[in-house]
Amino acid sequence: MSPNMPTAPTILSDVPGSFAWGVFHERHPKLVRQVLDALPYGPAERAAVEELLVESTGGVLQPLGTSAHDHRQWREWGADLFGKPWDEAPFLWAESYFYRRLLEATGYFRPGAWHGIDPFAPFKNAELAGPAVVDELAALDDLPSLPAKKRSDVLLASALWGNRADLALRLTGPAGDARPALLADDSPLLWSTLAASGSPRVCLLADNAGRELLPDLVLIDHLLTAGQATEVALYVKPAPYYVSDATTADVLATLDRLRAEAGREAGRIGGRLWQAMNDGTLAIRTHPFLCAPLPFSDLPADLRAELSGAAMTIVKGDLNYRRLVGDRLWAPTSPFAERVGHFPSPVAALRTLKSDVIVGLDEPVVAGLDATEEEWRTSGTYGLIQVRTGA
Ligand SMILES: O=P(O)(O)OC[C@@]1(O)O[C@H](CO)[C@@H](O)[C@@H]1O
Repeated sequence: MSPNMPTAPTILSDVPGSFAWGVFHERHPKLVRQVLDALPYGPAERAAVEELLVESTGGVLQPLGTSAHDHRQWREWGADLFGKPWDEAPFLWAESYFYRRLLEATGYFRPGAWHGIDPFAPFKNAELAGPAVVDELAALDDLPSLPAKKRSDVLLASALWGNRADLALRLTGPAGDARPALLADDSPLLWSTLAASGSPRVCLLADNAGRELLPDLVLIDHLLTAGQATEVALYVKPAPYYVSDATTADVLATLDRLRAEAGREAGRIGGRLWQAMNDGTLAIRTHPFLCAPLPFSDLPADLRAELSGAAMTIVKGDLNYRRLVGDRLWAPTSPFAERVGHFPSPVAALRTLKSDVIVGLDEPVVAGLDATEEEWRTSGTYGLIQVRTGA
């Protein structure tokens, strides 16, 4: 960050009772129990997972072993941090490292029986096979009868509220499917920017699999078929992350789920997406930086170059928002466009609020929310669509 950039305190997880503290001390213990219940890991994996929980809730940060393929990369990312208590590291850094270490503990990257086994797959699979998805697929039958503008708005809203379907949030947060109330809605700017662009290439940085990825894919199909995008790049995580984050395997499972609805709109959408992947108008992409513990202001040159050609990059979800604006306690009225000035393309954040970070709100909105008893920043009840145009 340039020395002249305004800044704000980095969020740590060292304050008992804070949201970040609760992630380590309440959410992670529940997650660990669920992971160990969902797959029949052996004694070595179980012990390593339990040790990680103890280390991350009261111990010091231990580096990855030298046999880990990315240990040098993490040594670099955590040069000043290893050997310090977990709660002295930035929350974003420590939480990201927790997920990397969970994969280490379960043997995801090691040669052996658990190599490549997603520890969160049982939860993701259950969601994709569940009744809510059945209803959501059936609802797609109404899409063709909607006027084009209405269809665009409905599908954008679905992609936004799909972000509530977050398996991590459900570990401690409220259940329920009510649509979030929008605290900021720059969607007209999103549509006008795409319309003004000659042959728009759109990038979408995905967040969760299942009930979030499904509406994301339906939105992508709509952008392509309505000519609002001529090409889409869908960025997914290179490895399981933050419980439900989407990987390529999750995209394929979701495509299968759509295509299984033969003779219905869902099936047709799945077929068009498949064809779009075949002819290259839809590309699934990934990059190691998507699982890095760093803000997007530190994008590596190759990823920055890929995104810089986009007419719009749609950034989904809470974690991506934290990385986009910086995981700091900004003034909530701090302008969104300033916070994301570093991003290499026009950018649209679609996010339900599930952590303390927030920027770009109007003062009366903040005052109104602060006057309530609600945990409005973290409850997942509120959403936003914030856009910055111009690169
Ligand atoms: O990125 P997502 O799926 O919208 O949310 C991720 C999340 O559940 O994980 C973090 C806490 O564990 C928070 O950033 C947020 O609450």
